[in-house]
Amino acid sequence: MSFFDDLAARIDAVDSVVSVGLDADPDRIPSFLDDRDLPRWAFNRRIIDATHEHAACYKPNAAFYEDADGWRALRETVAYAHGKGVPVLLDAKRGDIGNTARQYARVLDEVDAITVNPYMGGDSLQPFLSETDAGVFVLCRTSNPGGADLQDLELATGEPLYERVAALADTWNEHGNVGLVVGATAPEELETVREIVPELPFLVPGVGAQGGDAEAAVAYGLAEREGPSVDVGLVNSSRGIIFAGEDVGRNTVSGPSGGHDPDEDAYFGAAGDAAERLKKRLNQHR
Ligand SMILES: O=C(O)c1cc(=O)[nH]c(=O)n1[C@@H]1O[C@H](COP(=O)(O)O)[C@@H](O)[C@H]1O
Repeated sequence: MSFFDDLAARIDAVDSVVSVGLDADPDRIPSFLDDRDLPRWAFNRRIIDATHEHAACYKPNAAFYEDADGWRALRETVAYAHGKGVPVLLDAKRGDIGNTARQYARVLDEVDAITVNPYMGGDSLQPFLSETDAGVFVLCRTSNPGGADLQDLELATGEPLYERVAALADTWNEHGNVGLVVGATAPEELETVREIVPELPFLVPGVGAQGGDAEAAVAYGLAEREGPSVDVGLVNSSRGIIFAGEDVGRNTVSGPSGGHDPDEDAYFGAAGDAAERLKKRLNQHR
């Protein structure tokens, strides 16, 4: 089955387009996990336990795992997410010359989808695109303030670069496995890109901590697909979900303790609540 068919089934099953970003920043992992063998894995495991019923997808950002313990933590995390039936999109923003890209693309044996950077052109993405079962999300109009520096530059044809990327990505979609990354902080660009590529699903980051537009994320981020009854796309929040527990008072207990420390349960319960809140907020606009 293709990534987007799997994703459609998952969105349908949990009635959610929420991508939970597993950006397990070691500086923000709660100190009660310090004594664990792999604190990032211990953290992600509990985040997954708390959020999987609301997660269409998990999106670990590779930046938070690029050291020896990090790779181990990531591998455990991916296996655990899969055990819960949730697809994993590795946010790695890859893109390089062919033989290097072929090595980068090997990670698609382990995860279900990846983000890629189109700056080096179509051939740099071929090794990913030819993995027909995997999802390949091409950076198009990013959510950061500097996203405009290059992506909004006007080409000789008068169109901005991000529009050309969207049109090119459509031509790269021979196997129906291409999506685009368009930030929720750029709602007008989201609308424009949706007009250019009606059939490509978007990964829309930037709601939550970056303050992006959740309504536009849903209105323009989801694509109708032939067959599945649901529109397909993802709206990601990372820090706004996984670190929601930082706002919980140490003695506030939510729900049954289930054999865990009640303060820890409150911490992770807040992440589950944040994922559920985002799911409901997005569903109002689906
Ligand atoms: O490719 C991405 O996922 C991405 C693209 C983009 O334009 N903006 C963006 O924030 N992201 C990623 O999405 C996540 C956003 O995290 P929060 O701001 O904490 O929700 C981070 O992992 C970013 O690297």
